Amino acid sequence: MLRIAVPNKGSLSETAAEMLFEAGYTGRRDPRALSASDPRNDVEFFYLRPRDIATYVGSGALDVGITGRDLLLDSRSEASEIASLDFGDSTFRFAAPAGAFTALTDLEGKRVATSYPGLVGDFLTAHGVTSKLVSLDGAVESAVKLGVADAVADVVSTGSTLRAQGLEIFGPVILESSAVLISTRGDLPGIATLQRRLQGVLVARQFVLVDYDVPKTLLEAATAVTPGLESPTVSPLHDPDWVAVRAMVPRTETNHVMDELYELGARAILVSSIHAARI
Ligand SMILES: Nc1ncnc2c1ncn2[C@@H]1O[C@H](COP(=O)(O)OP(=O)(O)OP(=O)(O)O)[C@@H](O)[C@H]1O
Ligand SMILES: O=P(O)(O)OC[C@H]1O[C@H](OP(=O)(O)OP(=O)(O)O)[C@H](O)[C@@H]1O
Ligand SMILES: [Mg+2]
Repeated sequence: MLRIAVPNKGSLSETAAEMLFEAGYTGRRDPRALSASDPRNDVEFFYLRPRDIATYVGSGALDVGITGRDLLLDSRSEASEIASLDFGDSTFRFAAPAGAFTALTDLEGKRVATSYPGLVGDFLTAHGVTSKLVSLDGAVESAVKLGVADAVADVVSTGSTLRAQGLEIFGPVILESSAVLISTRGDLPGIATLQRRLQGVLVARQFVLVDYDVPKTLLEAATAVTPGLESPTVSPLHDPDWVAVRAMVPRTETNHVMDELYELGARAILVSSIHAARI
């Protein structure tokens, strides 16, 4: 039975649970349960703090887990990233009061507050900068105003928390993070199935199916707009001068593609959602 670590709280938990559900796993019924078995799929889920997941997976206690790339690196666990899951995106940045610092080297000898001391410490070391790390549990942006640090290093999503505290980002990007699948045993057969299923969910979320009819004379121009993943399906219609085309299109491009096809001369342009996929 494959033992899977899933975030129980925080930014990653809801989407992780949704993706597993869409991938056909049962998950927990009781939102406070710490584990749940899914015998039909031969897996058992363990609901853990995202920050702890790399430790459990790295030690080999659990086979595979979903966590953030930043949390994985911060833990210095033995586990490695086997796939990116395209959610929980964030950027890890340095920030300080406007004008206080401009370059990374300005942090030499300064106090930097963070709740990711492993990640930030490794980054500073790799760049030959020695700072004093002030390790905090959260609400790191308050550290400068309250006088315990000169700068902070934290997750930035919209940037509104930084702005509200009068801080501005500076220096290089520490890390581009997203939710990832991690393991020390990427060769376990159950992991390949889990990975394929999650990738199927990503495809179903990221793409739509577009069907349209187009005069044969415009087929090449139309399929250039909808090349699909490999190649679009082209089927005959009763009218010998027209064909029907079906192709996958990135969801974000749907309306641009529909406009372009219509302007070209395609008609009966229909868009449908993909429920599940194996690519
Ligand atoms: N706006 C965000 N705030 C915090 N973490 C985010 C955000 N967007 C994505 N993430 C990612 O979520 C993970 C952190 O999740 P975690 O549950 O530890 O913290 P959290 O969402 O801040 O929850 P809490 O602070 O309530 O414990 C990291 O991988 C981080 O990059
Ligand atoms: O750029 P933003 O969209 O403002 O988001 C980033 C902020 O959100 C998170 O804080 P969270 O609410 O999790 O509180 P915490 O600092 O106590 O973890 C993160 O630690 C940043 O502070
Ligand atoms: Mg937080």
